[in-house]
Amino acid sequence: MATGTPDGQTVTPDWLTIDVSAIEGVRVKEIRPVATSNGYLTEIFRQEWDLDQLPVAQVFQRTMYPGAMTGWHAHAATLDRLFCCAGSVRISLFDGRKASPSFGTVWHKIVGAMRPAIVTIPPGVWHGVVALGPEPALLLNLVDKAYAYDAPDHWRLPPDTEQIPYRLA
Ligand SMILES: Cc1cn([C@H]2C[C@H](O)[C@@H](COP(=O)(O)OP(=O)(O)O[C@H]3O[C@@H](C)C(=O)[C@@H](O)[C@H]3O)O2)c(=O)[nH]c1=O
Repeated sequence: MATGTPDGQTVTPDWLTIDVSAIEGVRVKEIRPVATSNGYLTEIFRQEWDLDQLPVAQVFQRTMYPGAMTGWHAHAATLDRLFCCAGSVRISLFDGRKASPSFGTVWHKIVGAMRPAIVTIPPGVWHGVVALGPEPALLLNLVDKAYAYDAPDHWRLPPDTEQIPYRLA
């Protein structure tokens, strides 16, 4: 073809996505729901998956209307573990850690009920989430440090900040 860009490989023969330019310390575990005669069972998190050696101190649920966006967020000390139970979301990450080998990298992952996965996001990695599809998205966050009401470990940048080479909105 004289014009256009050829597709590279994006999935393996087992339909596992080939995640290019992942960010240092970000882990993704694709999870396969178990079909039963009365529905599905989908595991969410197991310490034995060895995604990190940190505790689960709190789990909260973030419901997002179709098309809703949250972010950019970053935490100084908290590890986020995101799992989308319903609907579909695009998780966008930006490595803001100057000492990181992947400093400056932008990376995206689409996850959801049809393609369950848990995505762990270390402190210092900026993250934004957009709810895709026609239905509300339901996102669980299994954090290693519980939310401190009086002093949240939570930094924000606008979705169209110039400090990140990707605009959430
Ligand atoms: C995280 C948290 C928030 N809140 C309150 C604080 C605030 O008034 C309201 C909304 O919280 P936030 O502003 O943090 O929500 P949001 O900005 O959507 O951020 C949340 O979304 C996911 C995707 C993340 O990445 C996390 O950082 C999480 O904080 O809920 C709690 O009561 N308990 C909690 O554990």
